[in-house]
This record gives sequence, C-alpha cells and structure tokens, in this order.
Amino acid sequence: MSAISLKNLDISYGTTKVVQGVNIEVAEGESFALVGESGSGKSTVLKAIAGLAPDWTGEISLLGAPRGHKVDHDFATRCQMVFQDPYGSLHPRKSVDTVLSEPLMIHGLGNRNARVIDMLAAVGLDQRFRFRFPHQMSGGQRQRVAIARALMLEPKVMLLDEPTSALDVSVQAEILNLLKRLRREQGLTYLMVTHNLPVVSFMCDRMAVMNKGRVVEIAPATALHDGSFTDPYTQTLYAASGGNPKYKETL
Ligand SMILES: Nc1ncnc2c1ncn2[C@@H]1O[C@H](COP(=O)(O)OP(=O)(O)OP(=O)(O)O)[C@@H](O)[C@H]1O
Repeated sequence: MSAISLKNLDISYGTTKVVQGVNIEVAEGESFALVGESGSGKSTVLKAIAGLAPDWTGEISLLGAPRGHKVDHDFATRCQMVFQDPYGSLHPRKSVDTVLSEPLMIHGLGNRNARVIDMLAAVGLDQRFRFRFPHQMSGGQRQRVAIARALMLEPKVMLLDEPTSALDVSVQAEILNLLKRLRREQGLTYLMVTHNLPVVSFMCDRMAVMNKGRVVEIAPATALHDGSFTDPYTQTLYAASGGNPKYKETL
C-alpha cells in the first residue's frame, strides 16, 4: 500500500489549470521530493493533498483511504503539513504551549502536558521554550515548534513545503538533520517540495520533477550523484544547479 497515491490529478485556480495529469505513488516510509522551477505547481500539489486547494479532480489517497473534497478531520490526524515560513504558520500571540496543545484540544485528546513536553524534547527544544511566544525565538527555533505542532497528532505522513528555505544555511542544515532523525525514529513518510537539489540529495529517496504543472520525470535521488536523468528539462535543471553539492550529516 502506498502512503500517498495521486492519480490523474488536475488542479485549477478559477478557470486556470495549474497542475495536470499528475501520477505519483509514495511508499510508506519513503522520503519523496517534488522539484521544479518556481510556479511549476509543486506547492499546489501539497495543498490539494492537505485539503487547501479546493478545485481538483482525480484521486488522492493516503494510506489506502481516498480523500474527499470536504474538511476531513481523520485525514488531519494521519497527514500534516509544515510550511516554509515559521512566522506565518505560528500565531504571534499564542505561546508554544498553546500552539502545541491546540491540535489535541481540537481532536478531544488528553494527556496534553505530557505530549507537549515530549514533543519539545523530540525537536531539540529546552522545556523553557514552552511558555515563549514566536517573537522570542529564532527562525530555526520557530521552525522546530512548527514541526513539533505538526507531529502532535502522531501523523504518518508529513507534507513539507520548502521547510528550510526561509532559514540561513547553518540553521537549514540543523532542521534538515532534525527532520531526518524524526523520520527514522517515528517511521514517517515525507513528501517535500523544494527547488534545492542538495536538499533532495540529503533528504530524499526519489524525486518527481515538475514543469508547467506536469511531472516530466520520476527518478531516484541517487541520479543527483551522476546526473543520470532522461528528460531534457530535468537535465537542464540539474546542470543549472552546478552538480551535486552536499549537506553535512550531523547525527
Ligand atoms: N491562490 C492562487 N490563486 C491563483 N493562482 C495561484 C494561486 N496559488 C498559486 N497559483 C498559481 O499556480 C501556479 C503554481 O503555483 P505553485 O505555488 O504551486 O508553484 P510552485 O512550483 O510551488 O512555485 P514556488 O517554488 O515559487 O513556490 C502558479 O502559476 C501560481 O501563480
């Protein structure tokens, strides 16, 4: 069974179709990247899976269960999204404790204190961060909180939309290492949007390359070591990236 299955997915904003005929199967436990230039439709695919893009046709399934078009709370417990900008995704007037407790309150789940304490530790934040507000934290610390919030309901699938591109390079490496560790420890599946090929090389097993709303190639991330791509657009993208620079593993 696939963790994420997209079949003949078309997505429109109004009368404009921005994603066409996307077919992707992400295996359980896999880390899969969506890459491509700005405007190619990567984030829109994630939004449709998360229920944030209203106008889509085709099939979206998560762990074997099809997604409908309505808000689906059960879906939210299995799949969560982390956004690029931790400022935007955290409410400025809510403490970390509130931000982390909310998903459990919404879903009527107990043991909030224990779970908040555990998740802060899991994302490498000291317990004193529990009663801080977003403006009292660095960008990297805010992104750790956003990741902790996404994990509060113990989802199996994480949708990561450029989760490190708003951070400076050394902090990017810290967050990528954190995501890598969490995936291993919690058996997570990742679908990650990025335009950064070194991130794919470091984090992902496979990648789909998007151009103008379509998937033009699906390749193993190891193709980034030798440039063995078949599609001309992918080859151009790879050449423009200057080869295969790397992030350092710190675990
Ligand atoms: N809310 C919206 N309303 C109308 N058009 C939109 C909306 N959001 C995105 N689009 C359009 O859909 C297309 C795909 O956008 P999308 O954000 O998915 O691209 P992307 O590949 O993720 O780009 P980037 O890397 O810059 O985030 C673009 O042409 C964009 O202008």
